Amino acid sequence: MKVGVPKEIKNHEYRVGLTPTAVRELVHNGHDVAVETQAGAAIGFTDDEFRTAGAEILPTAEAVFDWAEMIVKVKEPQAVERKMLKPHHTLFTYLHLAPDVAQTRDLIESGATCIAYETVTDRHGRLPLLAPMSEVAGRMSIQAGAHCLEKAQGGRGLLLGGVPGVEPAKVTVIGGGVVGQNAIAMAIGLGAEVVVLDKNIDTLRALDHQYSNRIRTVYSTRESVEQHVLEADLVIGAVLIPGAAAPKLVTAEMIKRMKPGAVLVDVAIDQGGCFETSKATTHAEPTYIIDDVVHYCVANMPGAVARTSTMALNNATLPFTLAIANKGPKQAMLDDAHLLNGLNVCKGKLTYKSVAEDQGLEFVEAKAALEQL
Ligand SMILES: NC(=O)C1=CN([C@@H]2O[C@H](COP(=O)(O)OP(=O)(O)OC[C@H]3O[C@@H](n4cnc5c(N)ncnc54)[C@H](O)[C@@H]3O)[C@@H](O)[C@H]2O)C=CC1
Ligand SMILES: CC(=O)C(=O)O
Ligand SMILES: [Mg+2]
Repeated sequence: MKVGVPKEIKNHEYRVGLTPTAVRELVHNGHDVAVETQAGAAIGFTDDEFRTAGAEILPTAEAVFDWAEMIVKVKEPQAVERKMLKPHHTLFTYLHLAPDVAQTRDLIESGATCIAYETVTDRHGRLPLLAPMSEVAGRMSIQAGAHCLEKAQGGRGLLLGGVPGVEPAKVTVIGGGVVGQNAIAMAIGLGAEVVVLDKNIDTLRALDHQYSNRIRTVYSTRESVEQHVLEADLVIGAVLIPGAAAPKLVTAEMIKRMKPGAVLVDVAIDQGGCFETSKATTHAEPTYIIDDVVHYCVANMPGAVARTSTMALNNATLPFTLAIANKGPKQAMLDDAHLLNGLNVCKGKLTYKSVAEDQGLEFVEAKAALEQL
């Protein structure tokens, strides 16, 4: 198969869809790979390294899209990229369609086969292609939050861990999944007081077992969310209902009553965000302030540590990229129900139920849509 990798064009996005190591694996399996010039240069993956791995270097994204059958990316295709998508393309990347009406429309109109990393599943019911970036974003959320608590950033002027004789800051983590667990580990490492809320009691049980009395676990309800948001210095939004728009758990009215200089880090912003006042920001301008509360809502947090993230992402995506290339998208998805769960759009049909529900669009079962491939 002809596998193409364009350079990412989202603001401050330096990740790249394939590492030279992954290119070498594809080429070893008999595939042709083309990479846009400079696609990995910002994180030390030079055109020469890609050539050595067996890729051809092409001068523009247009050239890559024109040549390729499968496009492997990191972020959702931007408007100019969507115009280059054709019915014969298989697109393999993050999509986050639920809150993104324009992208959903364009992908349906493109006729392409669009497989979203974030809805591919595994046999434990987890999301293996989201997990590595959730690990990164969860760890970063505390780093970002600690920075935002500094006075110059509009924060309360608090050191997360306090110092001997001065109490630490209070961190409330809403959602104890992959992002939440990684945020907790970092917050504890820095000496903060930590509360985690989740609706899944098994998740709370596992966290309680892991940390015994070092953190508090709380069942998530309207009331408990309100209490622990109002008490917090730093709140991490880390909830997910797979594929669906994030629930707005923290209302604008609650945010008005938070401590002045408190900080919200809405990691769930890529699914629309779980704070009512959240709007997506970029690494160039990551924060804004509403009602004296600092909001950090960067939708591609792992892009800031792009070399680590690219390698972590490729470790997870490579087996699926190889399966699609080796078997073709149709057979690969027929053989693997977990990969099939990644199919969001196929030949003009929307094949992911919660996206269709969120946007009031017609839904077609993924398996039925595959018959058109
Ligand atoms: N902004 C960014 O750069 C990045 C954002 N993300 C996003 O972070 C979010 C979380 O991802 P993961 O941790 O991997 O998901 P996950 O599925 O591992 O964890 C989500 C948790 O939220 C919990 N939850 C659901 N409803 C809840 C409620 N009402 N109250 C409390 N908890 C609730 C679930 O029980 C689950 O434990 C996703 O939206 C994901 O796309 C992930 C990576 C990077
Ligand atoms: C998960 C995601 O959206 C990201 O890594 O940018
Ligand atoms: Mg994102």
